[in-house]
Amino acid sequence: MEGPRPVVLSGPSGAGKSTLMKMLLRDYDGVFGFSVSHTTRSPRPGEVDGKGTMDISDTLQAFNQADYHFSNREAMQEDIDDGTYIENAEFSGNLYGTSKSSVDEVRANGLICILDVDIQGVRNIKQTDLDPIYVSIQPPSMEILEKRLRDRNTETEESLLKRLEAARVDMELSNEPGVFDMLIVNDDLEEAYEKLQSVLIEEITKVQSTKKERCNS
Ligand SMILES: Nc1ncnc2c1ncn2[C@@H]1O[C@H](COP(=O)(O)OP(=O)(O)OP(=O)(O)O)[C@@H](O)[C@H]1O
Ligand SMILES: Nc1nc2c(ncn2[C@@H]2O[C@H](COP(=O)(O)O)[C@@H](O)[C@H]2O)c(=O)[nH]1
Repeated sequence: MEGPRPVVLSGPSGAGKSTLMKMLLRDYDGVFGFSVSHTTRSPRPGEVDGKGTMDISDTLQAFNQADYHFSNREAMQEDIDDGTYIENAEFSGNLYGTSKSSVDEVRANGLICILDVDIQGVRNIKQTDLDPIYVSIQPPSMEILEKRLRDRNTETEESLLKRLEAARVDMELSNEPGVFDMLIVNDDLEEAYEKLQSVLIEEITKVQSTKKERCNS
């Protein structure tokens, strides 16, 4: 498919991927679209189910408002077996997956498709022809990561410990050469955001130029 390259945002749970992604969506209207994943985990308070946004007429809003398509293990496993997903993984006791249609819908609208996936997802996407820009968002330290996750107040103690264990693995694998195009340590949020914009600026400019050309023709 032609158009801008997608971007994969990965890194430990609590490192700040969603925070940074929301800044991009806020600052670059009509440039980015979020690939809404499926998951078997329960919705957190305030999270929006993608299924509920499907009848929103403005599809741009639908991409960028939903957090997940919340599903159950049986339905997701069936879809995995049917080849519905580009990639899927088990993380902290739940299934997560990127459906082909979630990515295709965003790309068909000429937007930079953002995929928020764990390190297993990164490995699996590398086996596809998607050719995204790979960015890893890392915390300054395990201690700060634990504090951010605890302060976010979304996890049980069991889930939090699983996420910290997964974070140790992530931090080790992400530092291997060649896995990511850029590793960003999210200490100061504004500095991390500037680095993220810098790695994406070429694709951002492409989308903005195409939009301008369309407006002028
Ligand atoms: N630079 C930062 N300094 C301080 N707090 C931050 C920073 N970046 C993010 N946070 C906070 O850390 C918490 C975790 O951030 P966020 O939810 O964006 O992480 P995430 O990587 O998307 O996690 P998950 O993978 O679990 O969805 C949030 O409460 C967020 O407000
Ligand atoms: N491999 C995939 N990983 C995904 C996907 N969607 C999200 N994630 C990752 O899961 C963890 C936990 O997310 P949370 O929302 O429960 O905190 C985090 O690392 C995400 O990046 C996906 O479709 N595939």
